[in-house]
Amino acid sequence: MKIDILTLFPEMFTGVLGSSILKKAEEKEAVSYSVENFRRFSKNKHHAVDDYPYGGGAGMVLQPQPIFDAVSHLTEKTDTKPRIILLCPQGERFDQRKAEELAQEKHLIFICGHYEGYDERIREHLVTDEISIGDYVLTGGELGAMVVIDSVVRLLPGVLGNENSPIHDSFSTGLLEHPHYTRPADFRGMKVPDVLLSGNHAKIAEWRKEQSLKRTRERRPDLLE
Ligand SMILES: C[S@@+](CC[C@H](N)C(=O)[O-])C[C@H]1O[C@@H](n2cnc3c(N)ncnc32)[C@H](O)[C@@H]1O
Repeated sequence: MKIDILTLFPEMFTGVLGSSILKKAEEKEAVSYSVENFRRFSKNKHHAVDDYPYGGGAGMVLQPQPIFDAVSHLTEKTDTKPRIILLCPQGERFDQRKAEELAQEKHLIFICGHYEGYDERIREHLVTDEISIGDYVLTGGELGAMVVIDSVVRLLPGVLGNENSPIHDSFSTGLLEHPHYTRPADFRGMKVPDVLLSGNHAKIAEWRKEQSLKRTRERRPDLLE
């Protein structure tokens, strides 16, 4: 998978893309990242990318020209049809189903906004998806893009390895995952459930399924509906 990120703050991505699973995924050639400052596509002599809103009001609005040209630059040499994703609080609420859907794609382009928002023509004529990471307002789309990229890349084949397969994770099964325990079996009087020490794999699987259902019922009954 190829992931292109358009942002005014490329340095924000250095730590996240260069660490942990996202870094390993690139080393395994499951993904390649490019982070581009779309200011470099501005045709304005001061390299401005924003302007005052027509009709007045607070805040600056990102202009269409630098973003349209940056996307053309990313797509002109490829024959893949990328998903062009705009991060915005008014978009479709992101979830595991959407991560699974995006993980099937070959090429994703993320557009990170800032300031008051985007010129509406970007939404209407350029993007294929508008994604919100939740009902709150962030300063910019960068953190949203990182959240989406992390959840998509860990689903790519070979990235997590078999024993860490994401198929058992919360939401992938439609339920929350069961509780986990590790050594010691008795920590300051707090004991690991006997069944997990029993060695009886059928019983362990049954216990995990029950716990998973119980957790989901208690914490996220909406998932059972
Ligand atoms: C300050 S916000 C603009 C909010 C806009 N004025 C509104 O009310 O819808 C600036 C940028 O942050 C990003 N952003 C803010 N909240 C977000 C969210 N919940 N999910 C994804 N991106 C978000 C978007 O890229 C947005 O253009």
